[in-house]
Amino acid sequence: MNIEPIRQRLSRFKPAHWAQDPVSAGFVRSIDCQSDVLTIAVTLPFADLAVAEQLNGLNDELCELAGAHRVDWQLHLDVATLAHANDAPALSGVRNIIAVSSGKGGVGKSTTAVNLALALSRLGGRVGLLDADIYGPSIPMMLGVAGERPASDDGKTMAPVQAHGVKANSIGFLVGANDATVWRGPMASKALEQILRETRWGELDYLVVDLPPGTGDIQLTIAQQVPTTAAVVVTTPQNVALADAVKGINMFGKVNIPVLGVVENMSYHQCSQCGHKENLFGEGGGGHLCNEHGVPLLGQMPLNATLCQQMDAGTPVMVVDPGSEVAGRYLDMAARLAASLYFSGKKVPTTLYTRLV
Ligand SMILES: Nc1ncnc2c1ncn2[C@@H]1O[C@H](COP(=O)(O)OP(=O)(O)OP(=O)(O)O)[C@@H](O)[C@H]1O
Repeated sequence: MNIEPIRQRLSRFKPAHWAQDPVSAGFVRSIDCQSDVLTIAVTLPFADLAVAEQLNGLNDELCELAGAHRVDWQLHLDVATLAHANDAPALSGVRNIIAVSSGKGGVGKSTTAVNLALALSRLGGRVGLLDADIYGPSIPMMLGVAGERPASDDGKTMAPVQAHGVKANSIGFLVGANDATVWRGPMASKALEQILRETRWGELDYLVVDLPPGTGDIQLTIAQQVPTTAAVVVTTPQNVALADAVKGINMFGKVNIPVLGVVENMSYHQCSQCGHKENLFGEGGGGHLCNEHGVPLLGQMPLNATLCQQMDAGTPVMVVDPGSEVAGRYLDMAARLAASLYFSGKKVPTTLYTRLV
């Protein structure tokens, strides 16, 4: 069979958030047609299994080109390891680390970190979530596992807590909620180093790290001691928050950690009764900030009472309502994040890189 027309059609397939089509990017492993079945094997180097739906949209056309009756997509993930941005030693088995930060407190950084981690997992990634927010470790509560503790059978390492398919560890599991907030910088970074390196993360494609809010020494130290691949900055649209988000972008710039994008949270309010949208905190702030500083706007999340209630109850929207519009926005954001991490990063051999300890 002449596979050239199939290759050509696939090379015109390019989801908006991909920088390349699957053929030129080398994602198409094989094309074969036997007994009227066109089999196409695709291996993606980033979490984006939602693309299956778009690929299925090509089926009729591809069947016609191949003279086949159906297409059998064999879609696999083998997430690439991208070089991390600092000299911190790699974590065994962990391919990529994404730091989630905010210049200001209370803008929804942890909410974003939790839902992005869950969305990356839903897109096929093996995901871990490290709560490094010493000022308010809220991830155990948000994941509904506040009563659990990481188990340690050897007294040296900890097994992370499993929640909704994600492996989590948090400063909040190990110390009382109010104890860590009074730590000075060196104590906080020592505790973090321990929790980062003594957790048995196993094989992870992405470890999402929820940093403490702010842009001071503690945040800078933590960002440097974690072998970070790239960062995301969360903000709300008010000018005061945006000004602090700029400080966040600059902080990562200082230590050469690429900022993959900005998430504008509580971007607008949508009335649950009539659907009317209102920009309570002004419009376009996140977009302007991104244009000015040359970073992508990863996504905008509405101010949504249900989202807040779900997080407070430990039942994140990505788990209890994965088909909702809000969950769809997190999935979009996660897909964009994973793709841009891959297309903008320097690929390094996974076997060499993540086996160093
Ligand atoms: N888009 C949203 N709509 C409604 N409520 C939200 C939204 N995002 C976050 N919240 C709520 O706002 C509160 C603060 O969110 P969160 O803890 O994620 O912020 P944070 O920036 O991590 O805070 P901190 O500075 O304490 O670490 C939580 O109660 C959360 O449920």
